[in-house]
Amino acid sequence: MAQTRKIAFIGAGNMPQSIIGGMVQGGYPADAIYASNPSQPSLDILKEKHGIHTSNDNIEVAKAADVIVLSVKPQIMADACAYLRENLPDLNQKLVVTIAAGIRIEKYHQYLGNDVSIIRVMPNTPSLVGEGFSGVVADNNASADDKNFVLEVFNYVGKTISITDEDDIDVVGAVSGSGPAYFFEFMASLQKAAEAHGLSSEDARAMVQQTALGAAAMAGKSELTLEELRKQVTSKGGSTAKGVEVYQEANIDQISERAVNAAVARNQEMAKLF
Ligand SMILES: NC(=O)C1=CN([C@@H]2O[C@H](COP(=O)(O)OP(=O)(O)OC[C@H]3O[C@@H](n4cnc5c(N)ncnc54)[C@H](OP(=O)(O)O)[C@@H]3O)[C@@H](O)[C@H]2O)C=CC1
Ligand SMILES: O=C(O)[C@@H]1CCC=N1
Repeated sequence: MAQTRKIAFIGAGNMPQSIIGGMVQGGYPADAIYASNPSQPSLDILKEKHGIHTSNDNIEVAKAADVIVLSVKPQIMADACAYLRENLPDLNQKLVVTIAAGIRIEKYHQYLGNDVSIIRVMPNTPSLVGEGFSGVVADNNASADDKNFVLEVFNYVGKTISITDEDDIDVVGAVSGSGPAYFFEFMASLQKAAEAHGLSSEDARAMVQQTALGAAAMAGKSELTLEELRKQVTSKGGSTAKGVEVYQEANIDQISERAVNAAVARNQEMAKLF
């Protein structure tokens, strides 16, 4: 059980919705969680579903909290930070966590002050169902206790890794941060292929998602490499070999490498832009 500190999410979009949902389901006290957002619908969902404190005023929730989680899009991070800095003279007494892609710790020090403690987290949306994956990197102001607290919070919603080289966060973002989208894309394509053979959309989806879940669960429990697990399914002269051949001919390794490179490059670009 993590220490309970009051946590305020600035921005209540898709990613914080997943994190907050997972935290409350995992037992983090709803009364210690705050969220602010300009529009009301996402706040209403959080209040009704999870019973947390909500507000349209970033400063109101930030004042109430010990930990501020910056959860806005990178494009508006500078403005959101400027507003906090102007209105919270004791910002250096709080811990600032950011889940934004790209923007580097150095930039947050420019936006918020060199004496503010910053921890960057790169989470993903399966946090909502307790199956998230997050990478965590801290600046030199944050204490070991601060970093442990953040790791514990994100352990409520899945698995975590501690990172020391900030550059690696861009890779975490490009693989596990964006990864659910890659898997959904692949799963949707398999579903369409099954439907093209006459299966109902319902059956095709159930089949694909249970197969993905089963494969991930097996990989998680096995000592074998992913390649060895793949070979267990691929009987010599059988049907899987024919299917796998199609992916290999399309050079699936190269496709994944290009996808990850493109996402890493965008993270690096956002670091310069915002
Ligand atoms: N989605 C994902 O899978 C992941 C996202 N992230 C990071 O999480 C962050 C949030 O992403 P995501 O939740 O997907 O984005 P969304 O677009 O879903 O949400 C952004 C939210 O920010 C709100 N907002 C806009 N301006 C302000 C402001 N000035 N103060 C407070 N809130 C504001 C918006 O409110 P309104 O709608 O009213 O404008 C909206 O609810 C991003 O920085 C992203 O890089 C990281 C890992 C994974
Ligand atoms: O697309 C994005 O920029 C964010 C970061 C990782 C997942 N979503």
